[in-house]
Amino acid sequence: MKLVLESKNINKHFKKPVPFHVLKAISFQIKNGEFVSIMGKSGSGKSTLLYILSTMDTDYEGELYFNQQLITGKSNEELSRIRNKNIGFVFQFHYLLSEFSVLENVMLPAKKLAEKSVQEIEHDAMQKLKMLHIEQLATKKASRISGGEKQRVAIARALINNPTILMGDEPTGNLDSHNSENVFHIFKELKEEKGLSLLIVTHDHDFAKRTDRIIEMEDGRIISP
Ligand SMILES: Nc1ncnc2c1ncn2[C@@H]1O[C@H](COP(=O)(O)OP(=O)(O)OP(=O)(O)O)[C@@H](O)[C@H]1O
Repeated sequence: MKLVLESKNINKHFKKPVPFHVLKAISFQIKNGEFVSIMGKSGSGKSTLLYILSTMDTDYEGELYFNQQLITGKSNEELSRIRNKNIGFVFQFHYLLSEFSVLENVMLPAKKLAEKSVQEIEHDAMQKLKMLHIEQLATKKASRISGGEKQRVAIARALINNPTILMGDEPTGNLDSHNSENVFHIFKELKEEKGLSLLIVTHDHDFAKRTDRIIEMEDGRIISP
């Protein structure tokens, strides 16, 4: 099966305030359509790793492959384009623009990519909202919707450019159990119906044990497959 993501011997050092070897020889693969979670104690390096995998941090040693293409060493412009087109990202906090409508928030990454007309982007954004059963929120200001709804809008925004992989840094960390369960089901549906690959950092065992595979980290190393 095709690999969507592969890391080969990734190491990262922080130089300040004191030299610190934060990621140690990280090698693993994510297959197309796999739903993988990353777990580990606080400080084990999960977020640091995710920022490298999502191409936002380029200060590391080792090699990163995306859709079987080496992307380590590419320019910031190239990486920004690869990221925008292929990687959706959901954070613990939604980072929606509170004064913009839900629809406008979802449209933003597609406008940045600038490959489609505004009408097409609006149509696509409505489709994503429908898929997540929140089309009735389209014209509401982002500041006027609930926490669970905001996270669904953030997922719709992450999906607007039809990425091959969705990455999340504790996307259910700020939600109650009902809304966490909703988000889990959305992710599962995206995998099963759209063939999306997912890589999600979580502290929630109940969430992680229902994914295809758990990558467990300890002190900057992977200690499980
Ligand atoms: N910019 C930085 N400079 C120096 N050290 C850092 C920096 N960012 C993170 N660290 C340290 O690197 C280690 C790993 O941090 P990271 O945020 O990746 O852990 P984590 O596993 O995601 O933790 P959590 O579960 O609490 O979010 C921690 O010891 C942290 O203090």
